[in-house]
Amino acid sequence: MNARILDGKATAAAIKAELGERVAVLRERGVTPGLGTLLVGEDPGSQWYVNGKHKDCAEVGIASIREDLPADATQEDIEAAVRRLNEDPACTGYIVQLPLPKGIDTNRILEMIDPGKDADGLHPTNLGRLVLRVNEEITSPLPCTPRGIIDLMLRHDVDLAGKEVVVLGRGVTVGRPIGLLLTRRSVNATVTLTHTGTKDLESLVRRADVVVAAAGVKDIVSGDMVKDGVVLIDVGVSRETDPETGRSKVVGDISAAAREKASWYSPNPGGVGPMTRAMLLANVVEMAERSAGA
Ligand SMILES: Nc1nc2c(c(=O)[nH]1)N[C@@H](CN(C=O)c1ccc(C(=O)N[C@@H](CCC(=O)O)C(=O)O)cc1)CN2
Repeated sequence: MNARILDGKATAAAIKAELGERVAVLRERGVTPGLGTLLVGEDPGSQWYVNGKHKDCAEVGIASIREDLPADATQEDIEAAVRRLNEDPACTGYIVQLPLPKGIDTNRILEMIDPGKDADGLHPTNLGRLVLRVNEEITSPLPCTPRGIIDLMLRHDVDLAGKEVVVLGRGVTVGRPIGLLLTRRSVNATVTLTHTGTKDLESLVRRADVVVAAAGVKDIVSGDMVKDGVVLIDVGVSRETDPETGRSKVVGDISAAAREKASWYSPNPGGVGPMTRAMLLANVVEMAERSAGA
């Protein structure tokens, strides 16, 4: 089967163009949305992601605010930076780049974010709203990667109603929140969340209409694990050295053999990553529109 590509790069570019127009309207009304980032340490991947977020902001007209702390920043240093961002009137919303260094209480940091400025939708209040408001329109920020995955499929007319979705990985940015979004009445999928303690992953994946692989284990989804026509969303990030260029490259969770059997496939890189970045901008623009009463 020749899988059609869920092109995250092209879709994100279209979304950014739409958002640029909405930001222009806000700016004409004297409102400039601002995105803040809090980065702790020198991890090259995290630095790349944060730099990318600020590049995106410049493209669509959102102002940038940066808090960069060294790898040996203490819990108190990080909490002080969170308080500065909570109080900064130029900051519409912000993110704390994850993962934080070992020894830092990440949950405590996430809980300190002003829920009204939580551009990642990872504060317990915003996750709680997802749990409570199954039928209503959600007017608080949504977690960016899950929102991006669903938007990517819906914009390509992938039908999710009544479909069986198997998610690999129970992390806070993807695995846990995506089940909440996919089971909302407006989407109506049935979700199985799997993890390292799951027994017989193979038989669960084999019956799935859609597989969202966010395990971070290269090729964990093999060809004989999936059925023909499956929709494959590759979220996992592992890094290895490209033998041809000698440079580090991202490799995903989905094997070439599994891709052969798919009806739709979201590549990695070039799929979910760019959508995550676009959804962060969408959250900030929506937050600014709501506070401007637009
Ligand atoms: N606070 C958060 N931290 C993290 C999140 C998040 O949503 N909020 N997600 C990831 C990192 N991430 C955004 O922060 C992110 C990951 C990947 C990409 C991306 O565009 N990737 C490219 C490939 C990049 C490469 O080759 O190295 C792609 O997929 O095409 C953007 C953002 C963890 N932390």
